[in-house]
Amino acid sequence: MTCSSVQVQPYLLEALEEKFTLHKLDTTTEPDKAARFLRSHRDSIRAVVGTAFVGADAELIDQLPNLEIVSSYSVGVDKIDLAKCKEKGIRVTNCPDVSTDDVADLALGLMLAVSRRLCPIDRYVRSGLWSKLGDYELTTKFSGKTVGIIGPGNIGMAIAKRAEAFGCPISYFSRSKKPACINYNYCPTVVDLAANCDILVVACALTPDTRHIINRDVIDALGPEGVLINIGRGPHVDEAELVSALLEGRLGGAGLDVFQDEPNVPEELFKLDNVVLMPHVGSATVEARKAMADLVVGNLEAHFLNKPLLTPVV
Ligand SMILES: O=CC(=O)O
Repeated sequence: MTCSSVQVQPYLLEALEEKFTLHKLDTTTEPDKAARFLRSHRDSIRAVVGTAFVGADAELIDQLPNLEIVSSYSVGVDKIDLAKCKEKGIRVTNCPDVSTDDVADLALGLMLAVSRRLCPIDRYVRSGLWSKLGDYELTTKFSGKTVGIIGPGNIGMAIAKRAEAFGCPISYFSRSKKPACINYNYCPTVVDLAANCDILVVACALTPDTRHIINRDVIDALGPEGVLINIGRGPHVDEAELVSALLEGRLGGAGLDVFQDEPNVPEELFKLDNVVLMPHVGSATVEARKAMADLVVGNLEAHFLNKPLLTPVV
C-alpha cells in the first residue's frame, strides 16, 4: 500500500502501519526520487491512500499494475481519476458525512468573520491600535442576510440549517429542484442565485461541470456588497477574476478555505481586510480526522476481507 505522507495524521499512519505494509510516498520530494520510489514498489502496491491534496491520477494508476483500491482520506475525490478507476475495476472510497458539521461550522465562521471583520479587528487590538486610535470602524450585520448555497448536498444543507438559525433566508442552486429544500428558494442559474443573495457559498463537488462555476458574471451579479464563501475546491472559482474583483471593490468580501494552486495563495489578497484566508482546514478537527482515518482503514480492511465497502464511490 502507498500513502502520501503529507497531510496525513499520525493516527492514520499508525493504524495503516499496524494492519498493512505501508510505503510512504513523500509528495514534496524531487520527481526523480518519487519515480524511483514507485518503480521499486510498483508490483507490491495493491492500495493507495489519497488525500484532498494528492489522489491517484492516470499517471500514478498506470504505474501500479496491481492496484485494487484507492481509499481517500477526504470527502472530495476530484484528485482521483474516477473514469480510469472504473475502466480498470479499481475500487474507490471516500470519507463522507463525518466532517460535514466541521466544514459547515467553518463556513459559518467565515461568514461571521468576513461580515464582522473579526480577523482585522483582532489584529487592531493586538497591535495596540485600539488605545491609540479609538474604536474600529463599523462592520456589517450577518443575521438575516440572504445566504445562497451552490450544491445543497450534505454539507450545503448543514450550512443552510446553521444559517437559518441566524434568521437568514436560504436560496440555492442545483441542476434541479431538491425535495429536501422545500422551504428554500430555488434559483435555476448561479447568476440568478448570486443576484438574489448577500452571501454566496460554494458547497458542491468539483467536477468538469462545476470548474469555474464562480466566474466574472457570477461575481458581478453578487456585487460590491456581496460576499463569496468557498469551502469547496479552489478550481470552483476563477481566481484571477476573484482577485481583480476584490482589488477593484466590485465584490464586497470573501472567506476562502481553498485555492486554485494550494498552498499558494494570491499575495494581493493579503492586504485586504474584507478577505479571510484559511489553509484548507474545513475538516481539520481532531474529531473529524479521526473518524475519517477510521473510514480509510475500515474500507481497506473490508476490501481485503472481501466484505462490502463502507463508503464506496466506485
Ligand atoms: O477537502 C477536504 C475533503 O475533501 O475532505
